[in-house]
Amino acid sequence: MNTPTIKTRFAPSPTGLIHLGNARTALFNALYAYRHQGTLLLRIEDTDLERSQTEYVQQLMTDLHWLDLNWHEGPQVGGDNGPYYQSERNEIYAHYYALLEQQDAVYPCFCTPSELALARKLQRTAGQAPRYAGTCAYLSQAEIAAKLEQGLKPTLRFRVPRGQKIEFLDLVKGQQQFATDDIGDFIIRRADGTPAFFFCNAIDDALMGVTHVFRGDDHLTNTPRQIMMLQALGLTIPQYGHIALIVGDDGTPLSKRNGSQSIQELRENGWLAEGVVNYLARLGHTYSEESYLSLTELANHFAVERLGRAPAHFDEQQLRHWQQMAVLQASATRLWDWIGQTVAAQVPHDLQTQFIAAIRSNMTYPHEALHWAKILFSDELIFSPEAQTVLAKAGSDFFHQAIVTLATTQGNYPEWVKQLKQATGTQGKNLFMPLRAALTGEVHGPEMANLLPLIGLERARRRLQANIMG
Ligand SMILES: Nc1ncnc2c1ncn2[C@@H]1O[C@H](COP(=O)(O)OP(=O)(O)OP(=O)(O)O)[C@@H](O)[C@H]1O
Repeated sequence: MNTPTIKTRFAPSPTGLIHLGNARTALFNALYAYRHQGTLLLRIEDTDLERSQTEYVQQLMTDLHWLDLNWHEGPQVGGDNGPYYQSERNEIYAHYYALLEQQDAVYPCFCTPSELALARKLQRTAGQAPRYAGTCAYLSQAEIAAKLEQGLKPTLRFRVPRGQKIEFLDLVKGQQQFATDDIGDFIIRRADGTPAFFFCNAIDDALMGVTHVFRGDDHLTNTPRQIMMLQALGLTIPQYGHIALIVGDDGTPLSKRNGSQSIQELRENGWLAEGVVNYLARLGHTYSEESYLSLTELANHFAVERLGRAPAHFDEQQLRHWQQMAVLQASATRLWDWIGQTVAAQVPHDLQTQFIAAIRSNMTYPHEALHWAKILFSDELIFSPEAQTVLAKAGSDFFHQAIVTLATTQGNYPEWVKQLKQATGTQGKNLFMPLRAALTGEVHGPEMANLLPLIGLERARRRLQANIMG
């Protein structure tokens, strides 16, 4: 028997800029699809007409491409199951509403938002879980006609069968069971005619042939509702995996609504996509490989059994760690692309490769490259307070000897410090620090042996000379 090709999907609502939580959902769906040579589908859930914006659609696609999460089916690439924007699928939805109406699985509900709010309040006061009381569940055809006649706009509710259990095996959380008696009849079409999330999300997964849905566990309680609808329509139910949400410092889940740091912001602040992806892949999924992995390697080692159930905390320190790993891994071309033109313009062309090699392990953000380019290639040097202290302590004679030995050793750094040590009798910190401070203005930084050739002998001599008094 042929196993059906695996198809996963990312189905964001374009109601804000995507954040790390959304991106991780996209990543896990991508990794699973890539791992199994399956299909990753992108669907835009733009049914919330008030909050959805075209610019968010464009931006989320830019963000996904930036993360190198490329989909095989969906906007920009097409496919056999479009349209991939839910706002363009109303005719399809109408067909399925009609099928549900034919089976009396749905009914129009004329309750107003304020009536519903009051009912919920009363239920809560009585210590009951708020759910739709079924007020409109058994209106006669005549009653419905009369209300429509008055111009009332009903929602459409799914009639939840009573006394049943909905069970499914969640790929992450294991066996799940929900009693239908705990679920109120729910809205599948809003009063303005737009489809509700439960409905179009489930219908589209089935119609688009999605086999696996990895999503945040904020959707777990939606799943029994979606399963009931798909069952009523005889549509195929995908396998679901609900992953614990990523929470921020305040303990609340990252969300578009609470201004969580967006992927766009991360990019603009100099984070590297490869680092972000390595970090996210390990947030809610364990890898035995602790080193940096390419996207292909991340996919090859991705396994459903390794998805965790505990909430994942966003930890900027960890993100920084993976950023450093990514910087160490990146090709020089990739790094130049990231560092940008301003820095490239400061670094002489023939020294660009050496420059990257020298500063790579001391650089986490692109602005650090600019910092080192200025130190190495401009005539003006700014001295940190620590450097000033070190320089004052070293004294003029030290720098005098440093100039003499620099000339005799001609840029051979180990030989230079050896000769200077002999000439001055200084060693250890007292030998290395004044050189670093005089040549870079700082007391920390990349290996001096790699910096000296970039500074050049003439500039180095001038910098040493500047510390000789009188
Ligand atoms: N904090 C989070 N951690 C992990 N996944 C998340 C988080 N927030 C949302 N997701 C997941 O991202 C996917 C896309 O969700 P959606 O576009 O509805 O974003 P959202 O951030 O939940 O939006 P909103 O803030 O409008 O509720 C869903 O699978 C959702 O479960």
